[in-house]
Amino acid sequence: MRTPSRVTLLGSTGSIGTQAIQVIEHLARLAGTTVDAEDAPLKVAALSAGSRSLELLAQQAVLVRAELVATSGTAQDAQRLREYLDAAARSTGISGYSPRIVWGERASVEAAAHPADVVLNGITGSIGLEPTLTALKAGYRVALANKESLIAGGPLVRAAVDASPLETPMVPVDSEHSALAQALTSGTDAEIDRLILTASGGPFRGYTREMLHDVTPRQALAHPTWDMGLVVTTNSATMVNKALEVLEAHHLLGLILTALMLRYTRSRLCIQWFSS
Ligand SMILES: NC(=O)C1=CN([C@@H]2O[C@H](COP(=O)(O)OP(=O)(O)OC[C@H]3O[C@@H](n4cnc5c(N)ncnc54)[C@H](OP(=O)(O)O)[C@@H]3O)[C@@H](O)[C@H]2O)C=CC1
Ligand SMILES: CC(=O)[C@@H](O)[C@H](O)COP(=O)(O)O
Repeated sequence: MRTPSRVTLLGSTGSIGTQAIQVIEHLARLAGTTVDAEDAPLKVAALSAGSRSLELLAQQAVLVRAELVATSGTAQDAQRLREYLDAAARSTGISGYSPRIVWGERASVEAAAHPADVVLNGITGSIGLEPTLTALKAGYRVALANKESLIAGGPLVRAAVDASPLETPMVPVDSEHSALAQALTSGTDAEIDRLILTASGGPFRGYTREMLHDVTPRQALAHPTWDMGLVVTTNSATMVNKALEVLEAHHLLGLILTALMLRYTRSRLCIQWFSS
């Protein structure tokens, strides 16, 4: 039997986190097994989230039998989480499952330090930086969706990546950066002419300044392509997301940005990146 990879999901109740669980379930099904089985290809070591979706967090933990479950909430939230865990275990007929619960502002840091092979960081905001650094310093591979880790602490993350014993300590999850990183695995640096970071333009693409006066939050959250969390969707509507992604690409791929060209194609706004 192949040793399963141990995966920790930070921000497990969000858009990235719930999709990660779907992928883990899908891979288990492909392997003819289930996520909680000893022979599952990926075993979930720890889960972490905020305190808004404790019932979902508990259901996820029971499904994947996480060893550690973390909430950024209070002691009362941890108590509620325990009750939800017991209820979810009862309703699915599982006995004897009692994961370690950690709570408080640093709970995700504890989750990131829990033994794992890969830590997926799907937390929103710069609060995700310390868990990223913790996982890298522990020698775990980081699958990084939390772009704010790089925006807020690019040089710190870079130093932790450089000090890691792993050949590939960090892989990007953000779709454009994942595509760029995969493309860059072929050929040589000298062969790169330019990199193009695409942008959907969000729901307000093509709007004039006047038209933007009356737009509503509901419209801003209606992304044309993606079903994502509130922050990244809002940032996408204002194009702030793309500015963050330029910085993310800079720190992630170690490229020096020498020129930016913004250009609309028929379907997408492209940021062309000429690297030295
Ligand atoms: N969604 C997507 O398709 C993409 C997302 N990203 C990036 O991935 C990250 C996550 O995005 P997304 O999944 O959309 O966001 P969501 O808002 O859907 O999910 C955020 C997750 O973080 C948790 N969380 C919030 N605060 C804390 C905290 N203090 N400690 C621990 N966990 C916390 C939330 O828990 P709770 O449920 O309790 O609030 C939730 O599980 C962002 O950086 C985003 O820019 C990048 C590319 C694509
Ligand atoms: C799915 C993903 O990775 C997001 O970052 C998405 O690409 C947002 O795109 P826009 O900001 O171009 O709308």
